[in-house]
Amino acid sequence: MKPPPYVLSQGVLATIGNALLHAFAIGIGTSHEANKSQHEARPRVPSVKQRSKAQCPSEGHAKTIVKGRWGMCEFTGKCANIIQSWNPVVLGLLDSLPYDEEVMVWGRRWIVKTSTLGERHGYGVYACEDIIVEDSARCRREGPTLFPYGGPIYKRRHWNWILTQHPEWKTFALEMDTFAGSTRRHNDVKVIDGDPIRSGNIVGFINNTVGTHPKRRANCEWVFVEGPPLAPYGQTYHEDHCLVIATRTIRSGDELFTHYEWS
Ligand SMILES: C[S@@+](CC[C@H](N)C(=O)[O-])C[C@H]1O[C@@H](n2cnc3c(N)ncnc32)[C@H](O)[C@@H]1O
Repeated sequence: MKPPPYVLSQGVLATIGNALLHAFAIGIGTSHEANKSQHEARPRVPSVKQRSKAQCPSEGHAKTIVKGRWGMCEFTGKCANIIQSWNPVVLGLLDSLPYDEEVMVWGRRWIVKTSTLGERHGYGVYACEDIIVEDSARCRREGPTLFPYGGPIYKRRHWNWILTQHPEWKTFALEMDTFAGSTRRHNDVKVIDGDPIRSGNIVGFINNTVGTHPKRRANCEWVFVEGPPLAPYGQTYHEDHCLVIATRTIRSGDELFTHYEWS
C-alpha cells in the first residue's frame, strides 16, 4: 500500500487548535526538500512494474527461519539478516492489536472490527469518539493527527529482496518519501512494513474509498514528517515517520477511509 504521502510545512501542525496535538506538535519538512511546503502526491502503490527484479543474494540458498511478531518465516541468503525486529511501543502503538475491543492509540479511542464494506473485505478502523475538523483546517490539511504509520523501515532495495521471497508481505508496505517533487532514486526510497500483525500498525486496517458502494468519502490522509515525533511518542524512536491526519470531521462510530491504490 502506498497511500498519499503529503508533506506538511513546519508551521502547519503548530496551528492546529487541538490540545492533544500540541502535546506532540511536529517539526516537519522533507529530508531532501526541507522547508518546502505541502506537496500533494497521487497515492501510489508499489506495482509489479515498479518493483525491481533484483533477487536477494542467496549465498548457497541456505534457509533460515526468522522468528518475529508474525510467527516464523523462512528466508534464504542475506534476506534473513535484513529482516528487522520491531517494537510498536516505541512509536506509541500497541504491542497487540485486539479485534472488536476498544483500544487507546495516541490519546484517542478506536476499535478494529469488520469493515462496513462487508466481511469479505476484512477489518476496518472505527473512531470511538468525535474528531472535529474545522473547514478552514480541512482546506489547509491541518486536521488533527490520529496516529503514526508504524513498522520497521527498509531500504527499497532490501524490501524488494524480501518481496521476491515473500510477495505476500507487500500489502501494507508504505513508501515513505515518494511524493511530488521527490528527488530520491527509487532504490533509495524507504519503505515501512506496516502489516498490522508484524508491526502493530493500526493504520494497516484502514480501507480504501475506491470502488465502494455506496461511495465512501475519505476522512483521513497520510503525511510524511521529517524526524521523530515529539514527546511522549518520540522518546526512543529516531526516524522520519508518517502520520495519519483527519481531513474531515469523524464522528464516533465512523469507519476511517482514505484513498490509496494497491496492487
Ligand atoms: C490495507 S488493507 C485494509 C484492511 C483490510 N480490510 C484487512 O482487514 O486487512 C487493504 C486490503 O483491504 C481490502 N480493501 C480495502 N479497501 C477496499 C475496497 N474499497 N474495496 C475492496 N476491498 C478493499 C483489500 O483486500 C486490500 O487488499
